[in-house]
Amino acid sequence: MIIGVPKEIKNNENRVALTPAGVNEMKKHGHQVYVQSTAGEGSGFSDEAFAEAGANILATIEEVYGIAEMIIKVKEPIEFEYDLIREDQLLFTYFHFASYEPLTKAMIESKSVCLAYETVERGRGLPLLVPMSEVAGRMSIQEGAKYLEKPMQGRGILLGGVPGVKPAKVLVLGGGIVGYQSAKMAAGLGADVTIMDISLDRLRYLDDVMAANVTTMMSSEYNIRQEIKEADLVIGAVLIPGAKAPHLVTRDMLKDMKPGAVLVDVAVDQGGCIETCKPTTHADPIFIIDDVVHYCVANMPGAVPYTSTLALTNATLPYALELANKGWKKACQESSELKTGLNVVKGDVVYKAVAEAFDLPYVPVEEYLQDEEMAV
Ligand SMILES: NC(=O)C1=CN([C@@H]2O[C@H](COP(=O)(O)OP(=O)(O)OC[C@H]3O[C@@H](n4cnc5c(N)ncnc54)[C@H](O)[C@@H]3O)[C@@H](O)[C@H]2O)C=CC1
Ligand SMILES: CC(=O)C(=O)O
Ligand SMILES: [Mg+2]
Repeated sequence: MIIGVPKEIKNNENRVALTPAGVNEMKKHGHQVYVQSTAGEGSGFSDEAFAEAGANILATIEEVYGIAEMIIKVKEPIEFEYDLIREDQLLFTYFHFASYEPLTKAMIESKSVCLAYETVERGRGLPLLVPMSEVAGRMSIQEGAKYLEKPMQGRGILLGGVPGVKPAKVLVLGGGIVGYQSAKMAAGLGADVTIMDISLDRLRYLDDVMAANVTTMMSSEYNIRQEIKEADLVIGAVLIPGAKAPHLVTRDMLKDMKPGAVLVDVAVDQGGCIETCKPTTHADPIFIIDDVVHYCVANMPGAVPYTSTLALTNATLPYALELANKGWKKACQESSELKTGLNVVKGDVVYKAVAEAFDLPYVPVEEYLQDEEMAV
């Protein structure tokens, strides 16, 4: 298969979807890889390193989209890329469709095959979201701590306090991968942490493994209203796979918060679980409503590409190889994990939560995975 790796063009997105080691694996399996010049620069991989591993370097993004049967990316295509995508081209990347209707419509129109990292399922887990959720969960505390500083417009409190002075209170909404990692980091810094989830089993597990300065609590509107009044830092970390995030923190709750408190809505890529959240960029990461600082960067791991690119590609490469070796249809027929990644196929939405988010027709993915002989 011919594989294309474009340079990411989202604001401050420094990750790349394939490393030279990944190119080497693809070549060993007989595939051709075309990498856009400087695509790996932000992650420490030069064009020369890619070329030595066997990649062909192309000067422009148009050439990469023009030649590739499968595009491997990190972030969703942005407007500039929509017209470059061709009918039947396979796109393997994060899409987060439910948060952005224009992207969904553009991919439907392109008649391409969109396989989303974030909905690939293994058992009850999301193996291609996990590594970036680990990064973003850990980062959420370091970013939150930074914006709590007075010169950054926060209320000026140190997460861990000092001997003789109480620590800050951190409220984590959602105890999955992001929530677990953020609670662990905040606890390590000495903060007073509360973590909420709707799964009692998950809360039992968290209660078992977390440090003594982490308290678990059932997530409910009532409990959030109580806890948010005291919180210095709130982390939004809920997910309903593929769907738009529920608004757990509503606009009216902000007036009850302390001035200078910080909200980090990691779930922003699925629309955000804080009603007042709007996607921001690393170049301009925060805005303030009702004296509460909002940090809503949708590609947090893009700021630590030396860690994130390796963590992401460790997880994506085996799936990318399977797609390249078998083609998307056979790979998805044989792997229920890859099958759940299909979101939009040749003009149809095949992922229910995405269809529901925008009231679009839903076509069961099985209709695309039947062999022609079986369909008659
Ligand atoms: N902004 C960024 O750069 C990044 C954002 N993310 C996003 O972070 C979000 C969380 O991801 P993960 O932790 O991997 O998901 P996960 O599936 O591991 O965890 C989500 C948790 O939310 C819980 N939950 C669902 N509804 C809830 C409610 N009403 N109240 C409390 N908890 C509730 C679930 O029970 C689950 O434990 C996703 O939207 C993901 O895409 C992930 C990586 C980077
Ligand atoms: C998961 C995601 O949105 C990211 O890694 O940027
Ligand atoms: Mg206030």
